Amino acid sequence: MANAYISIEAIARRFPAPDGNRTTIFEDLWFAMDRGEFVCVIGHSGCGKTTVLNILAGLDEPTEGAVIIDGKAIEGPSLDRAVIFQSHGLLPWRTVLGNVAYAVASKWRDWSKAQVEEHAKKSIALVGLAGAEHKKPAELSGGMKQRVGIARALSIEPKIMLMDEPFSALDALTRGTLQDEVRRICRDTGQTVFMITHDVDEAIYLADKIVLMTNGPDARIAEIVANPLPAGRARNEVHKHPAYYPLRSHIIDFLVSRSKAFTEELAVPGKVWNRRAPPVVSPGADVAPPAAVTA
Ligand SMILES: Nc1ncnc2c1ncn2[C@@H]1O[C@H](COP(=O)(O)OP(=O)(O)OP(=O)(O)O)[C@@H](O)[C@H]1O
Repeated sequence: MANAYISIEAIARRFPAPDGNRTTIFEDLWFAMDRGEFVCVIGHSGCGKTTVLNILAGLDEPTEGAVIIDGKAIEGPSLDRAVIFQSHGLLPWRTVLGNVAYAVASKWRDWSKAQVEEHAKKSIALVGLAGAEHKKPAELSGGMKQRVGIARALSIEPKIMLMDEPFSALDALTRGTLQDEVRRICRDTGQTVFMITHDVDEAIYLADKIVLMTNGPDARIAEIVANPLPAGRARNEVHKHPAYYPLRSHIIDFLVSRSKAFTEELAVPGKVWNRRAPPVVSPGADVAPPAAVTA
């Protein structure tokens, strides 16, 4: 996958099975991402999404294959890659500022306390938490805690953001606001993002590409959906775009029936499946958008 910023090359992950053999979660998985691309991964529970994310984060190692980032194979975690999980994982005894400053100080070890705090405050302001710097996590709502987690991730100025269902524990209103903020920040800062979600509308709103994974074990990338919606899409315009419903139906149909049927399709004798180049589709791309929602 020449010239890709992130190149997942033939990775496999196998775990010991109770019968003494090994279960293959996935194998020979290939995927490439460009710099600045926002990718969402969708697939049923257990297909291996978090395992792929952990490998990208350097928190887990593939049993086979490699992940190359900017020309170098991953060897463990790096401050170039920030991870945001569903649960924020804040240090409860530290304030908002203390939590973010801790990350800043671990990246820029020679900075003075004043420099660290000034930088941390900028990230806190970016996620709309200016004024809450001295609160402890217990004094914050779930949405505010998740904002602190995002501020902490952004504060180290990562090249890549890895997000595992970052908004799934939030109420719909807070989730929408945070999606808007993450989208704005990622576009402004040119972040490369790999995000796992179970929320089809979230993927449609945020992603440039949506990776559809089949059910595990031996999950594979069934399709890569190139989002046909304009890059400058606005939340309240997305559902008015003529490509929205074809796109949404395609993904839901995959989740409801095709992800399972896929295994049977692949079992058909003579069926050839190129794991290295899964089909790229763009449902609804052929429908002309009305002038009002064109980017
Ligand atoms: N350390 C481990 N040992 C054994 N099996 C594991 C281990 N980690 C993950 N698995 C198995 O690998 C499979 C994929 O897990 P993973 O968490 O990556 O799935 P997922 O697609 O992210 O699921 P979900 O959507 O529920 O978070 C699951 O069957 C899980 O039980």
